[in-house]
Amino acid sequence: MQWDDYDAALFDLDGVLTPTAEVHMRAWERMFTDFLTSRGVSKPYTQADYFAHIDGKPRYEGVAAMLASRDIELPHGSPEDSSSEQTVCGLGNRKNELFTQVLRSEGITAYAGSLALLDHLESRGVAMAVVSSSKNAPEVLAAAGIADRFPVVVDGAVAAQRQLPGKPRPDTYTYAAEQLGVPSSRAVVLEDAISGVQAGAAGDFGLVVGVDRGAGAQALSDQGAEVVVQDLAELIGDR
Ligand SMILES: O=P(O)(O)OC[C@H]1O[C@@H](O)[C@H](O)[C@@H](O)[C@@H]1O
Repeated sequence: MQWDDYDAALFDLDGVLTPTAEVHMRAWERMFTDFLTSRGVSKPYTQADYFAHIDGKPRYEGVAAMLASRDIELPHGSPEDSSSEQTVCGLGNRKNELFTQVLRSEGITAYAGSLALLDHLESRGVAMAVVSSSKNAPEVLAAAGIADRFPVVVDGAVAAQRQLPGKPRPDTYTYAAEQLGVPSSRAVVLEDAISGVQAGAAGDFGLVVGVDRGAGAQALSDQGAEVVVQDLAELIGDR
């Protein structure tokens, strides 16, 4: 990988820097399995549902896409809804309780290969930002001990506050490049989710890297990843 061609790296968080995509996946599975069972829906929730409908999207957009896949209509509700409410927001909030329980009890360690790439880019003076749909991103970064490596973090809360549309739209990535003062064409997007690769491909970024943590190398390149790796350490190069 020739980093000479780029001035910034824009990292997705869950599944790219930390193995938290797994934690999200497990929390979604528990919530949706209980919900679909309680409604007597015959087609159960599977991991394929996560990758197709939820992965990488903002919380309530993931819920809405998953419900649509089963032709279930619920009121949207509001983010203040309790986690027992049968609304899009209520279901999302239930999943979030499960996610934060696991994060707080088990903690999280960043991928070793990702830390190695961060060290490499830091030594080269490449600017770095985190671009995550998750409102939990600051807590995950702190738990992994890597918060101070990123001067710019565009998370779900920043996107909501600035009214930036979430992934698969490119706006959160574009905003992060702007905040770093780097033209998009000199920035690399690194993503493990189909919706995130689509976001990178929809902008005019210098390069979109897919990180295959389960979405599938072919699917990631079909959606616009120009390079696909299994581990970020593969991107450490001389130049
Ligand atoms: O509910 P949160 O933590 O705000 O984040 C929503 C999404 O954040 C993304 O980063 C994850 O890839 C998704 O799996 C998750 O559903």
